[in-house]
Parts: sequence; C-alpha cells; structure tokens
Amino acid sequence: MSENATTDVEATAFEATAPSSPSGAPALRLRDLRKHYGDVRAVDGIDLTVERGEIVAFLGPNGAGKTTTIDMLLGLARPTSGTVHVLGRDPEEAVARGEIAAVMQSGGLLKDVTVRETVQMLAALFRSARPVDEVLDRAGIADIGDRMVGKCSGGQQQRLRFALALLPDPKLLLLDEPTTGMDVEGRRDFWAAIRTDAAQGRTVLFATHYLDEADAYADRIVLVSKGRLVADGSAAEIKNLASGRVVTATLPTTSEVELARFPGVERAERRGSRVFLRGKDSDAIARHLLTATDARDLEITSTGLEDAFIALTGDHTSTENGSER
Ligand SMILES: Nc1ncnc2c1ncn2[C@@H]1O[C@H](COP(=O)(O)OP(=O)(O)OP(=O)(O)O)[C@@H](O)[C@H]1O
Repeated sequence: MSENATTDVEATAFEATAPSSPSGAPALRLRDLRKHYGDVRAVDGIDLTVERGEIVAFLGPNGAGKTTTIDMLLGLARPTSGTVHVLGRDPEEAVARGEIAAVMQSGGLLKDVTVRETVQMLAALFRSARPVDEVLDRAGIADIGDRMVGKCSGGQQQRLRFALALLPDPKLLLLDEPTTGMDVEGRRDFWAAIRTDAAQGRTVLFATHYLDEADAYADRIVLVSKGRLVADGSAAEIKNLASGRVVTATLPTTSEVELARFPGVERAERRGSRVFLRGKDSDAIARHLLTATDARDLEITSTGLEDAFIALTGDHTSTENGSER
C-alpha cells in the first residue's frame, strides 16, 4: 500500500447525492500519470482510457504500481505529474459524489458486529444510500446478515466490503487485489457476485497478480510492470502476444535496442549474457543469429500466457499465483 492508503470504509464514506457525471466522459482517463517517491518511480507515465461498462484487469507483479495508481484514482495520493479523470471529474469530486468506490485488500471491518449491522452503520453516513437488503443481496451475503463479522471467512468478509462499496451505487468500482489469501471457492463466489453486478452496467477495474483471474473475469487486461503499461488488450489478444516463439541465445554484447531491430523480432530482452527474442517467425530470427552474429547455445520455445507475463513484465516470481483454477 502506498502513502495515505486508507480503509475501504473510509474510502466509501462519502455523500452520494450528485447529479450524473458529465455525459460522454469515459469512466477513467489517465494521461502520462506519474508518481515518484524519491528515486522510486512507482508509476512512470501511464496513459489509459477505460470506457463505461468495461471490466478491466490491472495485472502486474508485486511492486508494479497497481496500488499507487488506484490510490491516485481515489484521490488518496496526489500524482507527481500527469492527470487523472474519473467520469470526467477530479478523483476527489467523483469520490465525494459516490460515483467511484473501492474494495481494498483488507482492513476497515469491526469483528464484533454483524454483517447487516456493518452495512447499516456505513449506510447511515450517506445522505442517500442503496437499501441495506439490496446491497447484501447484490454482494451474495443476504443469507449471513446475522453472522458476526469475526466469524466470517475471508471470502465472506471481502463480499461484505463489496456490499459496503455498493452503498452509494457507484458507477465505477475499483478492487485492489480483492481475493488475496482466499481459497478457490471463496474466489469463485466473490467473482460470481462481482460479475452478476457488473452485468447491470457498472464499470469495474481490479488489480491482480493472478493471471487466471484476469483471464477469467476481465473483458480487457492492462498489463503493468515497473510503473509502466506494457500491454493492453482482451485476454485473447494478450494470449496472442504469446502465440509466437521465443528464441534464446547467448550473445553478450548486443544491446536490447539493436536486438529489437533484428529481422522478425517483435520484442527483445536481455538477462545477463542470454537474450530472449520473441517473434512469429522464429526461423528468421534463428537464421539471423547464426549467420550475422556470434550467438551460440540457441534454443527455440513456444510460449504460453505465463511466459508472456514473464516476458512482458520481467517478473520471475509471481506466476505460481496464476496456476490455480
Ligand atoms: N509511500 C511509499 N514510499 C516509497 N515507495 C513506495 C510507497 N508506496 C509504494 N512505493 C513503491 O512503489 C512501487 C509500487 O508499489 P505499489 O504498491 O503501487 O505496487 P503494486 O503493483 O500495488 O504491488 P503489490 O502487488 O505488491 O501490491 C514499489 O516499489 C513500492 O515499494
């Protein structure tokens, strides 16, 4: 979590009495958005437009800048430079109007009150809130309204946070790694509730480092790494990025810029003395390496979604998270 991060309850506790947002404005518009902490470029120039009604996965490894971006969308952190517009407004204004709400990773729940009482307490803070029974129902927890929060599973607590976020009937819902630590069944039930609700037209952006979650639940995947956007498309398009092959070779001196100019190379990466060249025509890449360079120890492999994730984000640790389905 980054500076000024707060609980979901605080993030959603605003008045929801506003007229509708400027018509035609996209749900989100980020332009050259940056957030630096000293030398750390947590967010390093993100351009992104999310249209209304989209379900977007903000996918990236640990430290990619997902939470920092979400904090800026909620007005909890101020950009170093660049702009953020939420439904055509400044984030603070959109939050105050109840047009955007968030389900954060953890925190913000009292253990010794019931699920229903929790929703009632927060509803009382809004000048205008959806009925308690309606949000419990939408979050799929109407049947556990009398259960103490402390007795709820992690998945049920997360659906309670979802219910709280629904109170102002936001047009845009942000979820920051909402299923961290949940078991498979909890994740499935949580996403079933989100998908059913989103089918009514709510825009959803969720941060995750679970590849399978992005693939299964998003219409669109925005892949981020080291504060930058590295790929943006449907799950099928992101998978297509992986439909080529990777030619790996030992080639100590050539720079990534030069490698990217080799025939057939769509993406080039160096790790130490090994180079990873991705492209649809692996024969052309291999031929060039063997005839025009000093490359040795060539290997040609086909890629999957996880390989694409690693190649695009440079992350070598988080893919075990994506294998569970
Ligand atoms: N308040 C802060 N001060 C200094 N550095 C920060 C601060 N908040 C975040 N960072 C750094 O910014 C980078 C991005 O962090 P961020 O939490 O946005 O990543 P993330 O993609 O959400 O990661 P995770 O999946 O682990 O939650 C990291 O290197 C992090 O250490």
